[in-house]
Amino acid sequence: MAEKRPRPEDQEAGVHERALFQCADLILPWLDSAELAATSSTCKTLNHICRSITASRFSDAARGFEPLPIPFVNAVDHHPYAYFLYTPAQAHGSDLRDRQAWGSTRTDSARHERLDAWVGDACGCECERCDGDSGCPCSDLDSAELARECGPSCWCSVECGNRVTQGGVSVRLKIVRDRRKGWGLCADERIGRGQFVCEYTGELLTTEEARRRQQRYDQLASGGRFSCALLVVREHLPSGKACMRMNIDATVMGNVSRFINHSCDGGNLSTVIVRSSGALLPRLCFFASRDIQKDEELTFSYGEIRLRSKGLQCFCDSPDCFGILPSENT
Ligand SMILES: C[S@@+](CC[C@H](N)C(=O)[O-])C[C@H]1O[C@@H](n2cnc3c(N)ncnc32)[C@H](O)[C@@H]1O
Repeated sequence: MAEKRPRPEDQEAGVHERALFQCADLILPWLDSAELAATSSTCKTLNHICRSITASRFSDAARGFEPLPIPFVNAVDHHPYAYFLYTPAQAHGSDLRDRQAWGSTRTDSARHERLDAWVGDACGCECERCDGDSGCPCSDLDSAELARECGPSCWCSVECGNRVTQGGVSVRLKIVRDRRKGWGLCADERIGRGQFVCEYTGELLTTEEARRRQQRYDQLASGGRFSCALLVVREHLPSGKACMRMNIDATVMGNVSRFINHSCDGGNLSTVIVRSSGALLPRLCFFASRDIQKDEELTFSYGEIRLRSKGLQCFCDSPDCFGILPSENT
């Protein structure tokens, strides 16, 4: 039987489809969730690619920036994931981006490049021989809320035991959807008391800009369906006076800690201000304040460090619940 030859017009259509596929795989990961949904309905090929991007997005909110994937889990409604820009470290003015590829088939090794560059800046300190087990001259835990780690001015490597908060999120976590609170961060394995969980990263703002944004976020939140993640951290002198204020906004750009919900009983995480030798700015890190079981939600008290003009209804369900989320004016 004679072999059936493809018609020229079919061949041409095949070439177009392959070209479309290649371009789409490069471009579509740059779209946000609404744009991706709109593109998905245009034709079968794009629908197929958009679906694989969506699957990749909900399988890892950290998009390869952390040592372990952090999936979204939703058994309550149709939202597969929350769209935001990921930053594994504090973002300063020049780091700010409008777009970031998320969900492409290419792997992302950006986190490891960043850490290597950071440690490679060593200019010397006394702790070149620290090994973590026998302690480190740079280590100086002043209080439960302030810790010191090796940093850019130390000779030690990323393996140093006094850099526990610098390797990214290395406990298994997942982001679980709740009908009333929206997304929340949960343990996906048992976490021991005192273990490092994650850093709170986002855009570092001036106090003036933080106040301006908070006003806007409060307006948006009063219309419902908007959740902001602007955290104000104050470091206090022994006299009780605030001596340092950091405004970290993870609403648009942050890491998985932007999903940590509030609990009026203080939750199971404690916040620690970590200073690293040679680093200009301190970082805010979360540690387990008690043993945490697999599937338990991770929470902390937004307390006084949250700046809001109006309190939203609180659903923490703790016996101590005040009924509204903490705010500076409530
Ligand atoms: C930092 S975000 C936490 C992640 C958020 N649930 C989401 O879906 O993106 C803070 C927002 O989460 C919600 N939230 C946090 N804790 C809550 C609680 N205990 N009860 C009700 N809503 C809460 C509020 O909308 C709050 O503005």
